[in-house]
Amino acid sequence: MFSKLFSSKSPSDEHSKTIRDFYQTYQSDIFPKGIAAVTELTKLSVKNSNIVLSITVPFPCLGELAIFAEQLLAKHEISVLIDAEVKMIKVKEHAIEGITNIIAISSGKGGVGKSTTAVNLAYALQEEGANVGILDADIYGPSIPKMLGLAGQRLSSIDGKKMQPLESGGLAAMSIGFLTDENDATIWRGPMASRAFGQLLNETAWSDLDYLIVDMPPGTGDIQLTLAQQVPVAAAIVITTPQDIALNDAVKGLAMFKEVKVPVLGIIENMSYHICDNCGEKSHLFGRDGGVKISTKFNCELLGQLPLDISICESADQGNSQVLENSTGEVALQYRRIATKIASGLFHQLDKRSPLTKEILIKTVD
Ligand SMILES: Nc1ncnc2c1ncn2[C@@H]1O[C@H](COP(=O)(O)OP(=O)(O)OP(=O)(O)O)[C@@H](O)[C@H]1O
Repeated sequence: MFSKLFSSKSPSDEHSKTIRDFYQTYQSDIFPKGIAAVTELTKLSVKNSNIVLSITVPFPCLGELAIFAEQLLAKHEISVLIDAEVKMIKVKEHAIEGITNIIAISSGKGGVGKSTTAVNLAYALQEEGANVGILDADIYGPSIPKMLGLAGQRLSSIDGKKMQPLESGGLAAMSIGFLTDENDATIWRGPMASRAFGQLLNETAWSDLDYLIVDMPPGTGDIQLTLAQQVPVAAAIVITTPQDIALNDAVKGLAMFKEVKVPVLGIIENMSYHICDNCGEKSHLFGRDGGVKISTKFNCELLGQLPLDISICESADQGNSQVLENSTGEVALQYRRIATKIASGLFHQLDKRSPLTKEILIKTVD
């Protein structure tokens, strides 16, 4: 049987049928209408004695495709390698060159871990197969340069017109912190700050990004409102911690995006719980399930609950990230799971416009 399977360039009919049937029925929270509804199985082939399943996906989801392969092996004892091509779709029309979709990461108040989460999600989307950039809009306290290990670096331009983004671990990065000394930006007034931000967004030579992650300034004041209007954001994510005060501010964040008609894909509860290193006990230092409550009350998905974890803090302080350090570690997998939910949520938001969805032609018959 194996010689039959591996001597040719394509798997046996029996294996092909099993794989195709499995593909037709596979469903998960990332593929709520089934994987076959939004992806395209373009080829089944055999390469170096391995069955290769070539698939085109409309959003990055390599982790989920690995689960697909694991389940195929577990249920049918067929092992496949997956060759995925991510073909992204623009969710919101805009004229910024080199970027497909822009996602804003915001928080109702400072210090909840917005920038840390933005950096880890950017790396997580990259691990899932996307090309990602990050734009630090936190004009009053740009922390992205330090978190990416790029503090003190300056920008350059190749054509004398647009600035080249800096690069860290494969991420394209831009921040007001690359243009000013650390304390300068804090004295900027609103209009100056939003003008500077507009320049960073529009006058950077972004190249082939599937996602630009925008780390918004914390809060819901005028400057945040202006930025949310100024940027052609496809969707926003609100970061909160479980304390009442942070939750109240997160609700204001939801209201702000509603006002500027930017869809919120969900809430992430950061520093949600802590696992004791010694006894493994889970404790809820800042309260419990606040994110669950507001997500239910405001009908907004709770994308994930991240632990208060010293390794998250240490990585950020050292100009690194949990996902970059070990993309299969427990915390990194949580970020990757959230990143895939965001990618899937953004895509399914315009499901009806998906080019992979067959159009139904309705004709009137006399
Ligand atoms: N899940 C976490 N576990 C442990 N430490 C964390 C976690 N998330 C963030 N931190 C730490 O909390 C501090 C604040 O994080 P961060 O700068 O990301 O917050 P922020 O919301 O962006 O703040 P601001 O907008 O005011 O700059 C940092 O020292 C960061 O390393």
